[in-house]
Amino acid sequence: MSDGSALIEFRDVRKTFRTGNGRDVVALDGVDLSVGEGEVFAIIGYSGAGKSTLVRLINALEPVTSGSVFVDGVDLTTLSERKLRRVRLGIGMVFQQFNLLRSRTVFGNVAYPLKIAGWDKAARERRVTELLNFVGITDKAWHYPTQLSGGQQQRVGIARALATNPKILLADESTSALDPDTTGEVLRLLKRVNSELGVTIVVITHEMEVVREIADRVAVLDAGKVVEHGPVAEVFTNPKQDTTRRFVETVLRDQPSGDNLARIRSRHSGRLVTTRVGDDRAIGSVLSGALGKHGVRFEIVYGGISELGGRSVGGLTLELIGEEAAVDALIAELREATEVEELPV
Ligand SMILES: Nc1ncnc2c1ncn2[C@@H]1O[C@H](COP(=O)(O)OP(=O)(O)OP(=O)(O)O)[C@@H](O)[C@H]1O
Repeated sequence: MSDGSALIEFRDVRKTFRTGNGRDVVALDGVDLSVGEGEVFAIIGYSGAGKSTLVRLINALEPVTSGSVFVDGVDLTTLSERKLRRVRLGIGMVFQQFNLLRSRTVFGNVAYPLKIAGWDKAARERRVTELLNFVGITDKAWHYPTQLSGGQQQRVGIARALATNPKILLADESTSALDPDTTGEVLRLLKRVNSELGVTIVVITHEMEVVREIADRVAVLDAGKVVEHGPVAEVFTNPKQDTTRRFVETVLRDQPSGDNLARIRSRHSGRLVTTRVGDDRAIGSVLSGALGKHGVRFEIVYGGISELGGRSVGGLTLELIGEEAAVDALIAELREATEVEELPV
């Protein structure tokens, strides 16, 4: 978790690319962002939103068009190439397609950055052994990448990225090529990298599940702009932008729509309301008290509760059956405890 000081900071960053036909494409448009030391920060957005560009600016693989990028208090936009190389040594990177060297063993892949950094043989062996042990792949040390599963290859990718003890790990769609079970394993490993080694992690993803699993804070990127950012639970329990809402809907199926709603309607003739539920909303007790008082019955027809940023959030859709006025009174009472939305007939 963050101790509050910024390790990475974007100040009014703009990045445009000149395309072949002479047009400028705006990849990032006035981005202000701050990643605290020791946190797991997720950047979520659809394809083309600017996520990879943002990551490439953190390790200065691309120059900004305007604005500043600070890493550990140093403005990268003012540094010479030689000094940038030193900054990059403190930043590890994990890729979607793992990018391992096929001609080298697992051991050789993890040792490679150490060799480049000039570590002697004995120190390299000690460090690689330690890293393979940490990522749980010691038994595959002498295997080649093609002999490994995707999850195992990504473990090697993570070990390699950590080899030179970076303070920052950038994970660009690091689980997008993996199945859901393996994704879970890799995310748990990244979490350990953060909590046990104290490495600050920036995760780039288009998958809400990834944000939910590991991030402390999240920024939602849309067409080169940060449209929302903050603690995961806060951003996703109270999304203000359509893009954010669409991401939330991928994990919180809390309100029926389209065919789902039509199917429910065909079976339930009463009024339908969706109520938000969460740790801080005592819906159960309000419901049990109010239902008896107003003489209204209910059926739960749709909903789900998920864990998000360490909190329970979700929604339940109820069919309310009773006198019109009694149902109105019940809805009014529920609204004092939570958000309630009546679904259109
Ligand atoms: N080298 C480049 N030359 C021209 N345009 C580029 C270049 N790199 C990125 N872009 C453009 O900048 C915008 C942002 O691209 P970027 O790859 O950062 O988005 P992304 O959110 O990472 O997308 P994806 O998830 O598909 O990788 C896009 O419109 C893209 O076409």
